[in-house]
Amino acid sequence: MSKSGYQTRRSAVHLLDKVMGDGRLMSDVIQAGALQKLDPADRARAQRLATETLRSLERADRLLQKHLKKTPAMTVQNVLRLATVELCQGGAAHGVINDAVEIVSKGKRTAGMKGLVNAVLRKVADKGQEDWDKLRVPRLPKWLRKPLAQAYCNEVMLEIEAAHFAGAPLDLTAKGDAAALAEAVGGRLLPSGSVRLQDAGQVTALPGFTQGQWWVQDAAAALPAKVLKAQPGEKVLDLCAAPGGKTMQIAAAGAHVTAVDDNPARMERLRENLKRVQLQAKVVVGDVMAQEGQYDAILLDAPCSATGTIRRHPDLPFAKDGSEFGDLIGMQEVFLDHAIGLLKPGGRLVFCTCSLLPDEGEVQVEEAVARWADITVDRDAVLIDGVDPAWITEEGGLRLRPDYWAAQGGMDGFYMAMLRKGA
Ligand SMILES: C[S@@+](CC[C@H](N)C(=O)[O-])C[C@H]1O[C@@H](n2cnc3c(N)ncnc32)[C@H](O)[C@@H]1O
Repeated sequence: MSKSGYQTRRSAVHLLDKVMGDGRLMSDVIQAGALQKLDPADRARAQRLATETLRSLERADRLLQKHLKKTPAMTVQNVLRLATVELCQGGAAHGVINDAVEIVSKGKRTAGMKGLVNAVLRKVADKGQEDWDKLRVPRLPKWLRKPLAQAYCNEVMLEIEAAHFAGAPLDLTAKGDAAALAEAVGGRLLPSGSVRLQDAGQVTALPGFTQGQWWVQDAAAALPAKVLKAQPGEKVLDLCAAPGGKTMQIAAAGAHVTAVDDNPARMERLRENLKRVQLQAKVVVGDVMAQEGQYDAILLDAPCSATGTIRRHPDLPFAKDGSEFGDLIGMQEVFLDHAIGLLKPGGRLVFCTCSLLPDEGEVQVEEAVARWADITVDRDAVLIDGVDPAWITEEGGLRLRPDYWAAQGGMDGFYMAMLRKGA
């Protein structure tokens, strides 16, 4: 940690307070300027520290329980959690403990706890690392574990949780030749055509970034556009498009793509992304439900619980409680019906969500097919390079889970299906 370690750790504690206390997603807190005062390297470190702490939160709490008679106030608790995770992952005790004590002593309401923080962390530094590895892999909170265990089974849940704990590598999608990109960045070419880097370091410093030769996109998130297989000259609608990972894939295939999303800030990122990779799309900041016209192909990446991305975003299970999932499921159904209405006869539509919940995937497709007499599921369309036929579901969609490709570093949870409209 640099000289600015104190500021970095204090900012990481602030992120934890916002997630655990206010139920805010870390990305929203950061976008609102929480790390603005830090330089880019410390900003990345603060985010990494908070992310690691959330990923290991259950372990930290179990270890700390032994040394605490009662639970301290949230900020003190988060200081202890952050320091415990650092200490147990090999952080230098002197710096970690000093900064933790300083953070607590500078707060009016927490200053009285500095003796306790110092004493507890010294004990953790003594023997914590030894105990750490004996602790179980952190589990998801009950509100989320229950529906997922029902959808899969307890054994699979343990594998999914192991994948969450392992975190995620960095995957890139090549604008052109993926094998050449793998060689240029020293990555591994995955069976689906994405390029994977285990320890990427600073993304913008990787070869080909400035030249726009690739973009960051999880291997699972890259599959819906591969399933859609846009053709040169086709008229394609990308609904819920920002920040544009799938738009860029469709544009790179040579199709005329219209990208729609109602979030202006995210659409600004889409524009910047398109500019960097020198690809064209018609950009529409607007509501899905306001779209009109007829398209050869549509990709609908509907807003969802994002429960497939927990290995990258371990804040999600703590910031959320599932109360908004019902609304999201309702919205997906309405968006899907509207999108089907925009398909030309004989057209095709990929519906996808980065969710692990069948209600946001398999069930949506089953119900859409029941509502629309001229819509069928094309099960062969999802059997593309890298896809194991065992991942294809009863209704003909593709279910991806974080524990798949475990030996290669896993993948995000995702669901997708190709729907075809009768000619
Ligand atoms: C899963 S993200 C899309 C990711 C994107 N397809 C990609 O590959 O980069 C879902 C998107 O839906 C957008 N969204 C939510 N409600 C919307 C609406 N009513 N109309 C248009 N876009 C909406 C959100 O702004 C968000 O960007």
